[in-house]
Amino acid sequence: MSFPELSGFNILANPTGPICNLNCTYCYYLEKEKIYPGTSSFKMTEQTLEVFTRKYIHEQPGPEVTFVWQGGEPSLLGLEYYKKALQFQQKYGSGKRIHNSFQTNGVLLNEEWCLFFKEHDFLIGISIDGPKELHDKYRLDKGGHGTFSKVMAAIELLKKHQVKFNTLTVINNINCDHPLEVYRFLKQIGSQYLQFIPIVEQVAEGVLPEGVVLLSPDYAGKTTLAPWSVSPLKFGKFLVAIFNEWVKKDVGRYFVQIFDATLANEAGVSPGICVFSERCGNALAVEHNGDLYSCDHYVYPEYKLGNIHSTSLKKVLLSDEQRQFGLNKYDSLPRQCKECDVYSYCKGECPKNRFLVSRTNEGGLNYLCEGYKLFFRHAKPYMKYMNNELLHQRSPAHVMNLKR
Ligand SMILES: C[S@@+](CC[C@H](N)C(=O)[O-])C[C@H]1O[C@@H](n2cnc3c(N)ncnc32)[C@H](O)[C@@H]1O
Ligand code: SF4
Ligand code: SF4
Ligand code: SF4
Repeated sequence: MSFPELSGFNILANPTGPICNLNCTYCYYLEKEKIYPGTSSFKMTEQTLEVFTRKYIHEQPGPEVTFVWQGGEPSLLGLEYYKKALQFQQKYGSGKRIHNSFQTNGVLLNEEWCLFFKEHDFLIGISIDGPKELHDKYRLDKGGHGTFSKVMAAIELLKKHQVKFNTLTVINNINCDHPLEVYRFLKQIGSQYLQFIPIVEQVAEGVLPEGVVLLSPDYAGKTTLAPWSVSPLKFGKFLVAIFNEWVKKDVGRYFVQIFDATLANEAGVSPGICVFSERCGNALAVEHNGDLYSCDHYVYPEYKLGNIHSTSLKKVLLSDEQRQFGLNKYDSLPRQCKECDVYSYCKGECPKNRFLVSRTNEGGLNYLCEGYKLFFRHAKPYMKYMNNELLHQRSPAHVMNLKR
């Protein structure tokens, strides 16, 4: 859920802005507070929530609308807030099918939340970075204490109430060395839908005047990698190790987002995730005050497109600026990517991570290139096999019988 899914257009809502009850070392969102100096409340008001709900539903071209609640920590607003959100969804529903996804650190979830999620069929994304020693490395509370036991309690509650959930695991400089430990742990705690998100963050050399540390992808000054970023090769090896276990034992039982996206790209259908699509730009982010940004990973002043109170969403999505943002995903690729043997899977991944110089001496090569090349080349024959099974109306799970 960290990367927007693609269908019609999506808006990822940050109704608490960057406010959170935790202080994860690697978090890219916490410092967004500095974009709004002097703000005393980062809570999206009911008035803004209502305008957002109305426009998001009415302007959606298709019959389905998905609300994705993120932040910051969305549970900080309390249950009543989401009861109100559902009332607005009902009021403006216009016969459309409405879904809700909720991305959380889990710490505040209790019986009441879970009953609510179950009743209203929410899909929960829960952040967990592996077993205790790995999770507690970076996912800390404000006092610097690990949050593992609280997250595990939340997962137990979600299971008890049969709430649908997936896990979101960021791959950093530490847990990247423990692929099977992480994978087996996630399976063991009952996660069937797994997402692995690489951490790639650039830091200014020296703190910028506004006190900002994490950089806009366009920053032209000197940068260094944040120490918690994953190395490209280690990320590739991490994926290969998990893939090898999955392709022998787990196809059809566990769903790993990047594996599914790769198979979809092999089959020539939508990968369902922006980073592995040719174009992007149809997933905006809305902040607490209604400000709209090009994407959740581009909440920087230079990517602000307008405010929900004063513009239509279509106008923003069709603006030259946003259309160009989406087209750039392909257009700004170096030749090395356009001619790459695994381009059809990788698509140059996210533009935010493209800050290397390519073999052809052009800028814009993805920092993770080496890792993706390793993984996609390794997965390719299996993907071809699975796709062939699908084409013949057989189960891709037959790949598990292949002699290796
Ligand atoms: C910003 S959090 C907001 C929702 C909620 N507080 C949570 O932690 O799930 C959304 C997701 O982004 C991930 N994340 C945080 N910092 C990141 C970074 N620098 N790079 C990639 N993902 C990151 C988190 O681990 C989490 O899974
Ligand atoms: S819980 Fe989520 S928003 Fe809060 S600090 Fe951690 S990653 Fe960031
Ligand atoms: S910039 Fe594009 S590819 Fe990257 S996260 Fe945003 S929408 Fe997805
Ligand atoms: S693997 Fe590397 S060269 Fe190939 S498309 Fe991805 S980033 Fe570009």
